[in-house]
Amino acid sequence: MTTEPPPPIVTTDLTIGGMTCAACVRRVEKKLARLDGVSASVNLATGRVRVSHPPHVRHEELVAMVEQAGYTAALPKPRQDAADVPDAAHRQQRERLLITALLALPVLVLSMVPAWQFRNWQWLCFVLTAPVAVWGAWPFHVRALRGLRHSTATMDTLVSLGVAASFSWSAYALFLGGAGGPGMRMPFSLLPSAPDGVAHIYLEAAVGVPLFALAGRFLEARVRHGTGAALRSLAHLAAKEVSVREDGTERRIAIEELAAGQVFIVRPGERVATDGAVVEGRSAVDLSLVTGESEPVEVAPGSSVVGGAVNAGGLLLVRATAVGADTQLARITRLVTEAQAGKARAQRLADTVAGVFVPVVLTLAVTVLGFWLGAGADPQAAVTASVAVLVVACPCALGLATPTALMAATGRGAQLGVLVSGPRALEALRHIDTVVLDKTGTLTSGHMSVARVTAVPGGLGEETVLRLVGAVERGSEHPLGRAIAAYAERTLPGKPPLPQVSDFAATAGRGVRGLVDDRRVEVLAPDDALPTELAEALMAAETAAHTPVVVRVDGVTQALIAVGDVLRPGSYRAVHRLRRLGVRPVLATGDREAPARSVATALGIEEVHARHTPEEKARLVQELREQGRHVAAIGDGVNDAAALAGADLGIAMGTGADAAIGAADVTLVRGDIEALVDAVRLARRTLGTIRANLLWAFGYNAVTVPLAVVGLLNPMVAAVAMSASSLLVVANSLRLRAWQPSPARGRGPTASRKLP
Ligand SMILES: Nc1ncnc2c1ncn2[C@@H]1O[C@H](COP(=O)(O)OP(=O)(O)OP(=O)(O)O)[C@@H](O)[C@H]1O
Repeated sequence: MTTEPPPPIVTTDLTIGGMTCAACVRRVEKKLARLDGVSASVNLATGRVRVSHPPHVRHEELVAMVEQAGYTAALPKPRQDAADVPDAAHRQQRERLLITALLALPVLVLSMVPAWQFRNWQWLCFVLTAPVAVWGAWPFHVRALRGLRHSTATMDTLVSLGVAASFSWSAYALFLGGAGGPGMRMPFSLLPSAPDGVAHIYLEAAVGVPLFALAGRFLEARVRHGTGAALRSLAHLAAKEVSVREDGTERRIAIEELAAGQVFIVRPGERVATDGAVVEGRSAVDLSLVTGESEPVEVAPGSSVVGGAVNAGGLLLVRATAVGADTQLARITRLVTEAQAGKARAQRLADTVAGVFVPVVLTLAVTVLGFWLGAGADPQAAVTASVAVLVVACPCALGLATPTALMAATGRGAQLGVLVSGPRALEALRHIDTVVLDKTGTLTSGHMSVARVTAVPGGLGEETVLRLVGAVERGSEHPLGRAIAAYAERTLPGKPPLPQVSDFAATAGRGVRGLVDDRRVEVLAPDDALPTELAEALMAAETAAHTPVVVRVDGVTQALIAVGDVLRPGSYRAVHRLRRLGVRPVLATGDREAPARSVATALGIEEVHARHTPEEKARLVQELREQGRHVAAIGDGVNDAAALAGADLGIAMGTGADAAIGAADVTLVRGDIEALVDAVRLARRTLGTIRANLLWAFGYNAVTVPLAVVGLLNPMVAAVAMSASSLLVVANSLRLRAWQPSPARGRGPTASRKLP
C-alpha cells in the first residue's frame, strides 16, 4: 500500500483593512479556514494575516474570501513592514478625532453642568451632535453596515448602534417628547433620570461614544506606528547606491546590482553598503544603529563589516560577502517583522471570547429592551438600559490587551539589542528557570589568542607545523581555528602565503582536518596518549586554564597549541543577576575540565559539564527538561545549534555562527549576555502587563454589564467607562516602551579579565 505524501504548505501574508476588534479577527480566520487545507492567524495590531495554505490555493481566492467577510485584503507591498500604518490614513484619523473632540466638548460640558444650561441649550447641543453622530462615527457605521451585509456583528456594530440609538432617542425626546421646551434643564447624575414626564436626551452619549472610540483607535495606531518606526529606521540604513571598483576604475551602481564577491568603496562618513570583508584600508566603523554597540570598532584588512555601519575614519575597500536578503540588516528586520506577526496564546483566548461576546451583547440589549417594555416599565427606562448595555459592553479593551503589550515589548526589546522571534518566545522567556550556557564565545569573548606552541623534539619543527595548521584552520569558523590561523599568518617569518588546503572537513565539537602539501593534517582535542614533552605542556596549559589542541600530521602527533581567552565583560554580572531572577546557570562546554572549571569559578557557576559533544549538550538540555525545568540554552557556535533547537528557548549570540542564530528563538544582537537578563525581565514585565490588561478588560465588563442590564447605568457614564477602559489598557502597554534595563548594565566589577 502506498500513502500519498501530504501536500506541501506555503504561507502568504495579506494586509487586511477594516478590522477593528477581536471579533473581526475571529471572523477573518474562520472565513479563510473554510477553504480546504487553509489555516490563518490574524494579528490585529499589525493588521495582517498569515495564511498557511496548499500551493494550489491562489492569492486571489484568499483575498476574495476575506472580502466576503466584509474586509479588504491585499498582498503587502514590497518593503512595507508589518507595523507600517500609512501616513495619510493616520492623518485622517487624527483630523476626525480633533474635529469630533471640538464638537463634542461643549455638548459634554453642558450636559454635565446643569448650572450652565442656558435657554435652548439643548438645541445647540443637538446641532453640534448631529455631525458627530453621522460624520464622526462614520467609520463605525460603514464597518457595521458592511458586517451586517455578511450578517456579522463586531465591536463597530456596538458603537454604531449605541450612537444611532442614543441620537435618535434624543431627537425623539426633543421634537416629540417634551425635552425641547425653552428653559428646560436636565440634571446630570450617574443614574439615568429626567424631569418628570419629560423624555431624557442622551446627546452626551451620542458624542461620547464615538469620541472615545476614535481616541482608542488613534492611540492603538500610534503604538503600531511607534513600533514600526524602529523597523523603518533599520530599513533606512540600507544604502541605495554603491561605488564599485573594477579594473582600477570606479563606477556607481544601484545597490540591487551589487553581487557577492564584488569590491566596493566606503568613504569616510559613508554607510557600508552591504556585509563584507575589508580588503584594503584601516578605519573605525560605528555599528550603533545596527546593533546598538556604542563603541566604534577598529577594522583592518580581513575584518568583517556589516551593512548599515558608518565608516568613521579612513577609506575602505570591502569585498561583498552577502547582498540583499542575506545581509545581517535584512535578517534583523525580518526577525522583528516575524516577531510581530505571531500571536500569543493569551491573544487567542481573547479572540475566542470576543467572537462570542458581541452576539451575546446584542441579544442581551434586545432582551433588556423587550423585558422592560414587557414588564410595563417606562419606554424611557427601557431604552436607557438597552443603550447602556450596548455602549458599555464594547470589548475594545479586550481586543487591545495583548497585541498592544506585545508590540510595545518586541519594539523595546529590539531597541535594547534583543530580537525575540515571536510572542511564543516571549512567553517561554518569562518561564525559564535554568539556562545552559556555552563557554567559548558566550561567557568568554571568543577572541582567542595562541598562548604557546610546543613542538615535539625531533619532529617537523614549530615553523612547518604552524604553516600546516594555519592553512587548515583558515577554513574554520571556530574561535580556536580563527585564533590559530591568525597566529600562524602573523608569526611565520618571511611570510610566503599559507599553502592551500584540500579535503577540508570540520567536525563540530571535535576539530578540523585537511590535506596540505600532500600531508594529512588534523587539529583536535588532546587525548591521553601524548609524548612526554607534550604531556608536560598539556599540564602547563591546564594550570593556566588555556584550551589545548594537538596537531597530528599523517597520523603522528607533532605539537600542542595552548589557546587563551578572556571573559566577556558583563558575564559575571549576567550570571549573578540571572541567579537573582531565580534562573539556575549550568555551564556546558566542549572544552576540557580545567578551562571550564576556571571560567565557572570566576563566574560562580557550580554546575559544570566539560568535554560535551554537541549531542551530549542536546541530551543534557533534554534531561533537564525531563526533570520539569524550563530550559533556555544559549550559545554561539555550530556545536550549539542542536542544544538551542532542543531547548524550551534557544538563545543565540548575534556575533555567533549563522547556524546558531537560525536555531534560536531569541538573538542577542550585541553578543552581550547581560541583554539576556534584560530580556527575561522585559518578558516577565510584558506578561504581567498583558495579564493586568486582560483582568481589567474582563473585570470591567463583568461589573458594568449587569449594572446596565438592571437599568442602573446612564449611557453617558457607560460611554466614558467603556472608553476609559480602552485608554487604560493602551496606556498600560505603552509603559513598556519606556521600560529601562537596570542602569548599572555593562559596568560594575567586571572589566574584561584574563583567565584564570
Ligand atoms: N577548529 C578547531 N581547531 C582545533 N580544535 C578544535 C576546533 N574545533 C573544535 N576543536 C576541539 O574540539 C573541542 C570541542 O569543541 P567545541 O566547539 O565543542 O567546544 P568549545 O568551543 O571549546 O567550547 P564551547 O562548547 O564552550 O563553545 C575544542 O575544545 C577543541 O579541542
